[in-house]
Amino acid sequence: MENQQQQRQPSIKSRFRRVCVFCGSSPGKNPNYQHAAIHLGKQLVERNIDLVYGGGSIGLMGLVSQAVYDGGRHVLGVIPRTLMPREITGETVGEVRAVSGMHQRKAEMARQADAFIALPGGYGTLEELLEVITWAQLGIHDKPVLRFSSFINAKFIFNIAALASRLFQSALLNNSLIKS
Ligand SMILES: CC(C)=CCNc1ncnc2c1ncn2[C@@H]1O[C@H](COP(=O)(O)O)[C@@H](O)[C@H]1O
Repeated sequence: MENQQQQRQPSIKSRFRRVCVFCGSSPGKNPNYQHAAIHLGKQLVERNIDLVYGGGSIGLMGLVSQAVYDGGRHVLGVIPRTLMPREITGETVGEVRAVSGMHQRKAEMARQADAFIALPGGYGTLEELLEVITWAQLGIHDKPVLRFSSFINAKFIFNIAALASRLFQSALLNNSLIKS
């Protein structure tokens, strides 16, 4: 893995060392979301940025973490002990940090990250994203939160609710969620 890292010269320098990615534990029906997760992972690698995320190999979480791991960057999965069994979250790549619960997980992910990025996801993603935005508003941290253009609007709320309830309709989605 070290070799891969040595051979790959980063083309873009970033001031961020480790970014936290929030994203769906399911892949969604729109393949653009899966492409976006892999693309984001590769972009982090290109910029020499490590990943912290919720652990596990399921859904978009699995795709982004695998892409970062395959590119030779460090992957830290922070996962509550209750979610650790493989049948729940799948095989985790990289380093796994077990924590006592969901609150501890969010606090640890936030502590480890220099910035946050949210990809499409369900209720969990929305909850994590809104929390770090709220913490920024309150001055608890001053780390950048990357919101995709029109990411949070009525349509987004509807879309994630639909995804979570497995009524995901790709026709309802638009590319503004994964561009810019
Ligand atoms: C028991 C069960 C259904 C587990 C699913 N397996 C999971 N394993 C790890 N993290 C998860 C899981 N489900 C949700 N999360 C957390 O919630 C976010 C995704 O939730 P969602 O799919 O958007 O809503 C992730 O960023 C992760 O931090």
